[in-house]
Amino acid sequence: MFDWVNASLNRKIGSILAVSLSFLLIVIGYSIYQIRMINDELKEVAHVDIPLTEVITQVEMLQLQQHLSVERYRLLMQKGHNEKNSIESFFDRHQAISRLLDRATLLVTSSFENDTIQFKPAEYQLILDEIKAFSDINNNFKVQLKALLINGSLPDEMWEHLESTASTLDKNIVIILEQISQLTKESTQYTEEHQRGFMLIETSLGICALILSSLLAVYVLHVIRSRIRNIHLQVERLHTSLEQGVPIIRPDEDSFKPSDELGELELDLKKMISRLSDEMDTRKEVEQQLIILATKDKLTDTYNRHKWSEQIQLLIGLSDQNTPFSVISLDVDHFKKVNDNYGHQVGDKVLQQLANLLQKDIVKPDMVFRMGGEEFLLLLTKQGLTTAAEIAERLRHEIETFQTLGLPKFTVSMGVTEYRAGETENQLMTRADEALYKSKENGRNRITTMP
Ligand SMILES: Nc1nc2c(ncn2[C@@H]2O[C@H](COP(=O)(O)OP(=O)(O)OP(=O)(O)O)[C@@H](O)[C@H]2O)c(=O)[nH]1
Repeated sequence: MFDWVNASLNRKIGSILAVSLSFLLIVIGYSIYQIRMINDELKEVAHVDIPLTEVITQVEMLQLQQHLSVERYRLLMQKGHNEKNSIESFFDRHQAISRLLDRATLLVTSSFENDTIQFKPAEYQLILDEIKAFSDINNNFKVQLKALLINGSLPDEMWEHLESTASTLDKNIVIILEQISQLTKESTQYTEEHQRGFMLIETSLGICALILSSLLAVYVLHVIRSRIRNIHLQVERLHTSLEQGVPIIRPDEDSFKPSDELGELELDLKKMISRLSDEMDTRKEVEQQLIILATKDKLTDTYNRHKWSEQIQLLIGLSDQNTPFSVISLDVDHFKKVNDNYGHQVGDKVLQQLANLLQKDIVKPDMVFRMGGEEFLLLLTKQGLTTAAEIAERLRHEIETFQTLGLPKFTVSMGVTEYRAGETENQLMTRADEALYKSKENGRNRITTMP
């Protein structure tokens, strides 16, 4: 079955057009049918009822004239006048009535044959029979009239009979006229009813089509708007994430099933956002790696000279007299000998081991830097000279007593100094180096403090 909700936009709009057109076709078809019906009914009135009424009215007129003439003739005869001249006009009128009756009969029968009469054939058949009966009585009247005119006189009872036949003819023709009039009235009523029904159904169908099309159109607009809103929302979220530098929320594209063109566009957007999110993650990782590469020493995983410069400048910039900080300059004693005696690789391992020992003992935010070769710097960010010296001595002792399989024992010399407010990095480092130099000079494996 046609799944309208999940159909594409083209199919949705197409179906609305199809429904509207179907309604329109129904309305047009029904209109044609109704117009034909009304046309047929009116044809019956125009082609049969009206001409028939005209003919029968003429018959009525002639019949009345005939009746009046008979009356007049009778009176004259009673007075002893013999109106021979009237004879011809009697027969002429009779002839005229007969011709009109034939015309009326022909009108109805030919209308039957042409299918002009479709709605009330029985009634028209009745009228036809009435006309026939009238014709018969009229012929009978003619016979009676002929007898009168030949004899010149008639007994009273014969006159009365003639009179009664004339009255019957008068009445009958009036009845026929009434029947035709009734038929015309009924046909007109029937047509009016048809017209009313036609208007009612046309209007209802039109309103239904309008409501249905409007509802469908509103629904389609609603679907389109909500899809566009979703797309807009996602674009806005992406924009905010990029602007504020916060991670992009990965949209759920797997469970999203697009049902139309806008849905496909939304899915494409989701895919693009996911790809962008992946790329951002990768970029972040690469950035992280670059930061590590730029700030860390590869061999010992301590901070490098570059990081030292950055950090010492920062600390000098932030320093005040209430928060002291100290520097320990450290150098492995006779490291050349280690290399010479055990090889460069063992020398590397000694440096790594030394870095491990230092980093294990130094707690954040204090930091260990390798300045090159076997030289290290320790930055004690909140310690004054006394504490720095204690830490240095503790480290020295730990290194001196440290022993592990496959590595030679080694010692370190250290120079400890505290930052003096307002001095430069150079001044600070010169003092630290001097202190270290003194430790070396005094026999190594020792610390020297310089306030
Ligand atoms: N294995 C190894 N050796 C290094 C590295 N960097 C420098 N060296 C060696 O470290 C030694 C430093 O020697 P010196 O400057 O003479 O100092 P020292 O032998 O420690 O003597 P003092 O400092 O006076 O006690 C040199 O032989 C360098 O080749 C490194 O990354 N790995």
